[in-house]
Amino acid sequence: MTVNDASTENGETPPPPPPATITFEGRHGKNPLADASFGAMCRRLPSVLAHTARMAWAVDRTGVVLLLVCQLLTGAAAAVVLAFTAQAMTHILGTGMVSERLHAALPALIVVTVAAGIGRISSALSSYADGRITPLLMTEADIALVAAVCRVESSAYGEDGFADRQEAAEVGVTRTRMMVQDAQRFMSALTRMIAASGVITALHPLTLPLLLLAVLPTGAGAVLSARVDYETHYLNVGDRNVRSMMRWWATYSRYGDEVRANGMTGYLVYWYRALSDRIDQRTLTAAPRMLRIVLATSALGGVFLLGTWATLAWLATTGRVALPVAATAVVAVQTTLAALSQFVIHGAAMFHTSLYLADMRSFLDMAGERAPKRGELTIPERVDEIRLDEVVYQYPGKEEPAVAGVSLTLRRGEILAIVGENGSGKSTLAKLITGILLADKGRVLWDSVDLAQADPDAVWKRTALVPQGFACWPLRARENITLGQPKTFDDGSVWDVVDAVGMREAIEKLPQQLDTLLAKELWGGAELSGGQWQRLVCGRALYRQTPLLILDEPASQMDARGEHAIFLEIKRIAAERMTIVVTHQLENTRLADRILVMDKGRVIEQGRYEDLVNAGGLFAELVVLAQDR
Ligand SMILES: Nc1ncnc2c1ncn2[C@@H]1O[C@H](COP(=O)(O)OP(=O)(O)OP(=O)(O)O)[C@@H](O)[C@H]1O
Repeated sequence: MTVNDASTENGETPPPPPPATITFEGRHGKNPLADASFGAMCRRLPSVLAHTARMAWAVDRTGVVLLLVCQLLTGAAAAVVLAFTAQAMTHILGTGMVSERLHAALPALIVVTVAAGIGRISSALSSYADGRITPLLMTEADIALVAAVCRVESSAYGEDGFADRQEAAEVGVTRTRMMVQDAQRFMSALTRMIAASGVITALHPLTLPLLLLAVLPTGAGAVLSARVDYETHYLNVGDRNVRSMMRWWATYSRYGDEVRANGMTGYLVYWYRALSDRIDQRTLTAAPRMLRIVLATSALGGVFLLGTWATLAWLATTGRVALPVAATAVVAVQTTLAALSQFVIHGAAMFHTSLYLADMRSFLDMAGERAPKRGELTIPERVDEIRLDEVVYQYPGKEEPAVAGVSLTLRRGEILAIVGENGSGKSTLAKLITGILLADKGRVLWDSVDLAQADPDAVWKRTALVPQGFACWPLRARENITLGQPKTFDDGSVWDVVDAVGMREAIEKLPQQLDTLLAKELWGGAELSGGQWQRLVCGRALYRQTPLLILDEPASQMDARGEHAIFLEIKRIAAERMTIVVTHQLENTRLADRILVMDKGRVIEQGRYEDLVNAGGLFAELVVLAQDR
């Protein structure tokens, strides 16, 4: 393997490590096909199909009705074409003058022409209906997925298999595009088959079962291939998930500088290729299995087909069917065979697509189960106190709790600073206070309302959070402050917070001021500096004017003037709310009425700045370390 990576230019350094092998275990790591029998999978199909039908009905009733009517018309037209072709053939191949025979066949031929025309028109209209329904259906499925993920409890993100099931569901969304087409083709083949089988049975009762035998192996082959394809897809879900995540990170312009200046390009491309090779390898391993299935089922189908033709020949030569009837039978057999093949192939295609749709459905169910079910209690506009009683929280899969029994009371007007070493549980505590996470043990009470029983949207209406890793939304500057929840019809209150965070000059210099898109990747977009972004993010928290304001490392990228402005503003507005500042800048904790010092998920010290410095504990030690440079 050749890798143009700076780290390998010197032959003594180790080669770049390959992507981690990710194995998935637990309930969601299992291929549903491995668990369920074939029969069980087939029994699942109707509910998946019914769900798609309901979705299609919801997005475009006219389209669905048009599709159904056209399908019926196509089927009926096919039946008429076949029946009247048989009739015309009987006349044409009968006895008498050619002109007389043609004359006798003419009415039937006219009916065939008209019916064929109707069939074509209704088939074109079904494609039109499919073209109408499919994009809407895909959009609905896509939105349902996005909405479901946005609504789950935050703890679900860390749950085993959640991200992979989401990846599988994304494939389900794209496969939705094929579902209407598959269903439409299946239905049309079904109606044609029913029509043709009536005619063919009338010729001789033996022909239909024989034809069925001839096409069934093809259908079975298509279903078996679908299973193999799906199994491969399933094995690749985890790797594909990681690959698409990495693709975004590697190509996102915001990380471009870091990738280049740290010489990471070679490794990223190598890594991407290595993971893609692994995925391809699994797919290629399945190819010979697929070939074996197709060869075996085609051979079997061929044998049965030969049997059908031999039987027909035998029926004709032994006089069991008249010669004109036998000639008609050739046309009927061809038509029925085509309809039957389409029927089994599209049936198998529907089975195939529905496996992916079932993944989408099961993820939506999983997300639905993880949607907050906390209660209906609301939070008043004014909150006087937040109380934590022995609150414990442990992240899924972790051995130690991140917050291990914290009790505290926060009163309106108070500024609380939370400090502590990395990983001591500060951000987790902030998430528990806002109800982003619910305590495993203990309670968080806003006045008398237990967050476990409150409607989360009602709580988050009263919170403003500047998280450590904040989002730089590719929205206009205005929406980056209002977050799409404007308080007034004019920009007055937006400019107020812009002033408060010292961003007026920077915003006025943007090409369209508050209307400027803050994404340099987008046409007409502009970019802010790291510190300017952080000022803006503080501005959005101030704009919300909520009873609880939490700032997690709000000034880590700001210059001294920005930091000064933010803390002045925090103090100015502190009287009407509860303010929590999480910070490693211990000097900034001087403004706090109380400082909590956390260690291993517990509060080990609390008090004012001077008290803690004099107490000689962890806080005092951290202050000394901060000054000892
Ligand atoms: N989403 C998560 N899933 C699993 N574990 C997590 C998650 N977030 C944090 N942790 C773990 O919980 C513990 C506390 O993390 P937390 O982010 O609350 O610390 P912190 O005090 O805010 O740290 P820092 O000063 O580095 O911001 C750490 O051991 C961390 O590894």
